[in-house]
Amino acid sequence: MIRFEAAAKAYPARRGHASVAALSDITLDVPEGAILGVIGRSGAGKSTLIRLVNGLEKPTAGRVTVDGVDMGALDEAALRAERRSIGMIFQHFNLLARRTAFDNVALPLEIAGLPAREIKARVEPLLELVGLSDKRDRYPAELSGGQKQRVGIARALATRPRVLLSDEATSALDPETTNQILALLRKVNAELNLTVLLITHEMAVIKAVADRVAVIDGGRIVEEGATYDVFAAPQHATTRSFLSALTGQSLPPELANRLTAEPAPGRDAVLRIVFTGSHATDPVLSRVSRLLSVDVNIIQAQVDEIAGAPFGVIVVSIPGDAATVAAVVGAVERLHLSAEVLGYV
Ligand SMILES: Nc1ncnc2c1ncn2[C@@H]1O[C@H](COP(=O)(O)OP(=O)(O)OP(=O)(O)O)[C@@H](O)[C@H]1O
Repeated sequence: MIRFEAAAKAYPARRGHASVAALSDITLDVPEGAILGVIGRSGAGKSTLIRLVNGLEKPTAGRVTVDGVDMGALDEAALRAERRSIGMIFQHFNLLARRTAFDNVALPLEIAGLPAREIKARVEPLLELVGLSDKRDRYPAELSGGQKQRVGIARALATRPRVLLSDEATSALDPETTNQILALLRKVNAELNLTVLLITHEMAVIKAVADRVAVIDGGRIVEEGATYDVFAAPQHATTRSFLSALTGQSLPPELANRLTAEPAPGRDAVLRIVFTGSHATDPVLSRVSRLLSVDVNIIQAQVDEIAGAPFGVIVVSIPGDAATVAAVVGAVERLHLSAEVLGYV
């Protein structure tokens, strides 16, 4: 539904500033009905990526298509028409203060020239869908952040788009409200078969809502894949650093400070074992311990759910001699899980 084909965006040099390569060689597919999350730090190029999809910027190389339409090749009139099939929600909601919830949702339909009766027939079910029927006559100032974003979502859906772009839509919300809004995004995604491209700087958002994730760094995609796979086996340092911000993913500081890369006599090895898929609930540690007669000391454990599937990370220490480490890693891998030596203490 959304396709980046070797797309690049360079902002031209201006008043003493060199040109900026905001995005380079972006190749990315968002299949119809999928939720793809793009995560990156400030300045990584996330907003530029979204602006290429809605045609606010044109790529300086490559193409960006939405349902086959080359967004960079449209003139202004064609672009305006095409944007009706692309809804957008924003970090700061962008509601009109002097319009009620109903009138904010109605705005894109008024602009499209729909008659009042038809507007009412569309807006009311949308307010119902986002759980705001009782707030239809409230002004934005009378709504909570979460309620304002619900209005934003209803407004984005008013023109019955096939694609929804979300620009840090939960960044101004507390964690509980964030989860409610993300649940609503999943609901509209499923009920309306909407394709969603969302950008965020939080892995928790990706974990809660995205089927697939692309990690962007310095204007390039450094890692992309099914959310579950990326969480289970992150390949790039940037991805790992985003994951370490999630509770339970990083080592306790006291341990991290003592960790050395090289083994030495008398030291223990610290292993991270990732429990995934159908083996997530296997009693691996007791099996390995029994099989190899090795004492396994649990340092940290976390069980979670990603995209509805169980996922666990456990950090253990074992005797650090090379033979024991190789035997334990081998045994864990034979049980279809992955084990990584983090270091020695
Ligand atoms: N109109 C512009 N002119 C020149 N440079 C720009 C322009 N817009 C963005 N940039 C630059 O392009 C790069 C990517 O910016 P972009 O806004 O896409 O990043 P971002 O990941 O969305 O960051 P943030 O999370 O802080 O919004 C940055 O180096 C930025 O300074």
